[in-house]
Amino acid sequence: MEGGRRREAAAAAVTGDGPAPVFTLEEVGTHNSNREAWLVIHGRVYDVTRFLEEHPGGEEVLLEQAGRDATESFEDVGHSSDAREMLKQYYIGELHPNDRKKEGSKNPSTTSSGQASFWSTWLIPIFGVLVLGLMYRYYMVDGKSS
Ligand code: HEM
Repeated sequence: MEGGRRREAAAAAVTGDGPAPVFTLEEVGTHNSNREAWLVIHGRVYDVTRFLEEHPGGEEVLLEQAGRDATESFEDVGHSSDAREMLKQYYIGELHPNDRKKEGSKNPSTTSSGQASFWSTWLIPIFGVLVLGLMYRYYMVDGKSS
């Protein structure tokens, strides 16, 4: 059976004798029940089926994320280094590079939104203050002369 072969491949990856299997997000998505729950954290695929009942945060949150990229939820909770260490036990392979989220500053959309926030946080308020200053001066001078 295909699942059995994959588990062997995953076991080989964990023991270090073979390349890690690569899964697409679509494949991960088919393991989204309490009979088989896989999730993706930082581009790695984890089979958390046997961890569901043991998770200190409850099985519901894991099932909610099953079959998906759970990186954000995992990080939002601020898991301890113990929790990060536990991940290794459930590792079964890598996420396909095409399905990987861009992490870090290489993402061009981050840079452009960074530029947008520079404009809105600094230049627009400075410009506003300048205009207000000029208007103030204009009206004050105008008021005095009449
Ligand atoms: C294989 C992945 C995961 C592992 C190994 C794991 C492990 C743990 C561990 C050991 C704790 C206890 C506190 C700590 O040491 O940080 C914990 C707490 C928690 N986890 Fe996870 N977790 C995983 C995935 C997730 C995901 C995807 C969510 C989604 C929201 C989640 C939500 C929580 C919550 C809400 C708590 C807090 C429980 C509390 O403070 O009462 N966990 N987890």
